[in-house]
Amino acid sequence: MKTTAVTRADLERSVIAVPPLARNADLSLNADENRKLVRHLEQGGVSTLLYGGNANLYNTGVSEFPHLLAMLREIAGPDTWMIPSLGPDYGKAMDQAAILREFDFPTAMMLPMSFGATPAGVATAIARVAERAQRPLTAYVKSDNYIAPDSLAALIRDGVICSVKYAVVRENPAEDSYLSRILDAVDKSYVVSGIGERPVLDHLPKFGLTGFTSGSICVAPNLSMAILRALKSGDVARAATLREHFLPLEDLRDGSSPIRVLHEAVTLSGVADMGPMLPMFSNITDPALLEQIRVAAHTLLAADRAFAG
Ligand SMILES: N[C@@H](CC=O)C(=O)O
Repeated sequence: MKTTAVTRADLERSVIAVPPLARNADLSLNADENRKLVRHLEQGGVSTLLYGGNANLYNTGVSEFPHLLAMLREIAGPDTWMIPSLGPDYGKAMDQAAILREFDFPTAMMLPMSFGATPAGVATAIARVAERAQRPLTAYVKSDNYIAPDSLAALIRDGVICSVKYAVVRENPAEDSYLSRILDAVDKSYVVSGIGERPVLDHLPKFGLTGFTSGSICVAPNLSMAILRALKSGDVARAATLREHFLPLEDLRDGSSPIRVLHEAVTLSGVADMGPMLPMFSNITDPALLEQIRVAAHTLLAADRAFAG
């Protein structure tokens, strides 16, 4: 596992995969199936994995955290960069930060609070958690004005934050005044697009963000990595063509629940068995929706294999 400090090259090298987390029937961690998914991503050229929302870390207990970190450390390939997540609430994040200190992950992401937070309080929380973890954190900006752009800039200047996952969903991602204000304050090399393949044709060419995160990459790593390469080389038309492969699954995710649909898509594609979802989430049980997910996941995986040759 990569254990060195985070650099711009790290952020640019790979799409940041955001995988679901495999569990056994008793909800314990399933190392074998998680390893299978990690290998699938690594074989498709992915070198960065972020375990956060899609892994349902919002709902994991502090007592499981050391086991999760040990498993991620163990299943990562030699050069793979694993990013676990903390929080979302301050108390849980502080408890997890003390545990994180015992491990050599270069950073962890602070999950966003959807209720019970102010922009100034979020900035203070990130600073205190990073201090306790003794390493820089990755900030996750998921709602409008979650944190003030100047606060983000100060946290970056002080070495408290090493990257920002920007994931505010817009009807038209090309028009985003909050993102523009963040980029007025913060060097864009620190900011990655955090909403999958859909907004990247705007987020990278127009705003100059450094890379992007993806859940559906867990099915089709070769195609998602090819989108990143196309955007980096300025070939937006090719990126748009490649992105078409993802839209049927992304439509199902956005039409129902991005996290739950991805969980089932990875299982139904045959890549790895994700098993039961940890409460407060629950697995999808509607047979018609499961069949739609199965078809979309199989089609995407087949396209990925054909592309890889
Ligand atoms: N939410 C996006 C990117 C990950 O954070 C996805 O799941 O595709």
